[in-house]
Amino acid sequence: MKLCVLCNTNRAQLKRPKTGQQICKTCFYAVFEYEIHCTITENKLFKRGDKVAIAASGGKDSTVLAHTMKLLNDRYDYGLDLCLLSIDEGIKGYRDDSLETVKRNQLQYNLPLLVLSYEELYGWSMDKIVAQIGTKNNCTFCGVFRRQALDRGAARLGVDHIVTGHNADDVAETVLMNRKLLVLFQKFTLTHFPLVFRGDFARLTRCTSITTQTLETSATTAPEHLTIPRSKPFKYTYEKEIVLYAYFLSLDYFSTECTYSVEAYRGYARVFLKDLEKVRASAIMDVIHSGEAYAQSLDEIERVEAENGGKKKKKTVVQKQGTCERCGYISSNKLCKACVLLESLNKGLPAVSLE
Ligand SMILES: Nc1ncnc2c1ncn2[C@@H]1O[C@H](COP(=O)(O)OP(=O)(O)OP(=O)(O)O)[C@@H](O)[C@H]1O
Repeated sequence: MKLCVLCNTNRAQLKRPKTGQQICKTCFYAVFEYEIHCTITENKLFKRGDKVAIAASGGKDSTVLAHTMKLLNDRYDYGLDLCLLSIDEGIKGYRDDSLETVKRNQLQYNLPLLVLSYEELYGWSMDKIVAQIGTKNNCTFCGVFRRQALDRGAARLGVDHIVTGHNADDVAETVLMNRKLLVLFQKFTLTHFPLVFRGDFARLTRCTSITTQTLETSATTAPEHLTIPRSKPFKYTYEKEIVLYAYFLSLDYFSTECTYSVEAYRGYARVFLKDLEKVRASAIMDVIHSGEAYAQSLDEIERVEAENGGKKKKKTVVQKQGTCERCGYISSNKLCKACVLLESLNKGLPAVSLE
């Protein structure tokens, strides 16, 4: 019998995806939960008394997030006031079913729940949007609307902080969706990978930061115009471990993919990451750390260039950030992204560019 390498007492029951260690279930729960606790405390995500909304979709990540946030809050006495916030995008056969799971989670974890729908906020469900524009650009509409809907829900709940279930795999994939970084990775890895990825510094900074605050555009803004901070306590937690944890503990979650999800860029990044993992077990953490270092060095280059009187550091804090003249959401343009998209829908236009 092979013994768990951590406790040296129980039988090893699994090979830990993050480290390759053979461990028992009890030690797996302990390290899984303790690492999330360390991510929360080392990054000082919350302060005592904070009201925190858990963005809950009913999927594995946010269900495990609700479970661990509740458990760690009790175990380590963080003093947080937790609640669940769900956005109903209006996708029949997908979100209506996953929201049923969230409603059960609300009872299981004894947490208050607010559900806000696109229909209520925007007058359009995703089913209606797809009926009008098709499935090609629908993820753009859904992403912009959800980001704003979560902020609106959080404001309605009066919370200080939002947490989402974005995990290490999500972060690493988003890093790889940055064209410049991808080229670096390609140099010493696979050659067949298509060069279709974006070179977007704002996105790289946003995805590698553990906490972000919504900016309506990629331009930087004055702090008083920032919205509610949003954090990823699972930034260093592997998706495979989240699935194992949920499976071993028989957590109640919904596991169907969105019927309209055709995010091609992310699909490429995911396949590439899996290929990388085959040749190097630590690929996910390596990519995250490279992304963090790259974002930091780009920021440093900009700072030095600005100090030397060369290229100006991006239209920083000087840019005036106001609010959308139609809906009041933060925006540095006359209309926020959601209102631009809504205008195109209401006029019956097929697609719109947000650049
Ligand atoms: N409809 C929603 N309502 C509330 N939060 C959401 C919703 N959709 C996504 N989120 C939040 O954003 C995170 C990442 O969402 P994404 O769509 O990438 O799903 P995912 O990786 O499948 O996560 P999950 O397993 O939690 O559904 C989720 O973990 C959740 O915290």
